[in-house]
Amino acid sequence: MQISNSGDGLLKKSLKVACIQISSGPNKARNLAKAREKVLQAASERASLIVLPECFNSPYSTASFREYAEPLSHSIDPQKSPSFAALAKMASDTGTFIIGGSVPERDLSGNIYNTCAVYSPQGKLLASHRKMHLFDINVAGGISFCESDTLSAGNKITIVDLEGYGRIGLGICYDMRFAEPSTIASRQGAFALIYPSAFNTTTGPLHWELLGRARAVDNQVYTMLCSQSRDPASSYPAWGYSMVADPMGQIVAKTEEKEDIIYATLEPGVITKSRTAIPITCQRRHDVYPDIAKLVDLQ
Ligand SMILES: NC(=O)CCC(=O)C(=O)O
Repeated sequence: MQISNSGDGLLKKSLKVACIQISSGPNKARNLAKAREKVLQAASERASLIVLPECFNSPYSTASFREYAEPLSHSIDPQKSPSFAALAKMASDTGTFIIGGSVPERDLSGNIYNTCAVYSPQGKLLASHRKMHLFDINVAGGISFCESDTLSAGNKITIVDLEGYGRIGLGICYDMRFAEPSTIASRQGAFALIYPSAFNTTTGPLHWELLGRARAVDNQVYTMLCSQSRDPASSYPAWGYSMVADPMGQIVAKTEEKEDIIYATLEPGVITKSRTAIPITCQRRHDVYPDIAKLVDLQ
């Protein structure tokens, strides 16, 4: 593929992306098989970056996370880590970048994290993000959920270099509510912010699209929100409505609540065009308030 010279330096060439909206059930092997089938389908449509939803290998329930958790390392043991092994194989079999939704991850001390692993087209683990902001909320008459009952929080902002394309910032679902990490990733040169997710039917209609578009407009980057599909029989029926927004905050791909795959082609130059038209990147008043991107050590 030809590398565009007319790009904005953030995204180096056109990138076809796919968000796979599926739901997961109690059968881990079945969840993995479904994810693989959909990844193969997206790859056959020539997507080069494929995103899965949050907890695609397990039910989204605090009671399940420990049972479905797996260790994560560069050398994968498929017996101990079938979900991470399956992701690596999906990437190498299709030659695509895989943003591996999330999988409950168990560390050596027995802590459990909600973790997104990213694999290269060769099946190499490029990065992992542990959900930094745990989903602990209680909306009267609506949803109550407490991830911190079983999960520990990650403590780093994750920026991943996708060789040949540029950088992405990564968060998981509730992380998208926090503007600071997205600002920091964008100022560090990310062309897209990607959030594997499973919003719910109380906050979904209120905030899902708003947040996806807001993070895009705040930072003048692409955003990709990849949700679980809605399973009315589940203890946690997810919102769905996976979407991709462009740097102007316009929705360029979306679906409704059922299983689906959405596609979008991210184009070089679009970020620069929107930053030139609305030049907030160079109008910031860092003489009045600090540049948060300079306050964080990302190492
Ligand atoms: N899985 C999650 O983090 C859900 C986040 C959510 O629904 C929200 O309202 O935020």
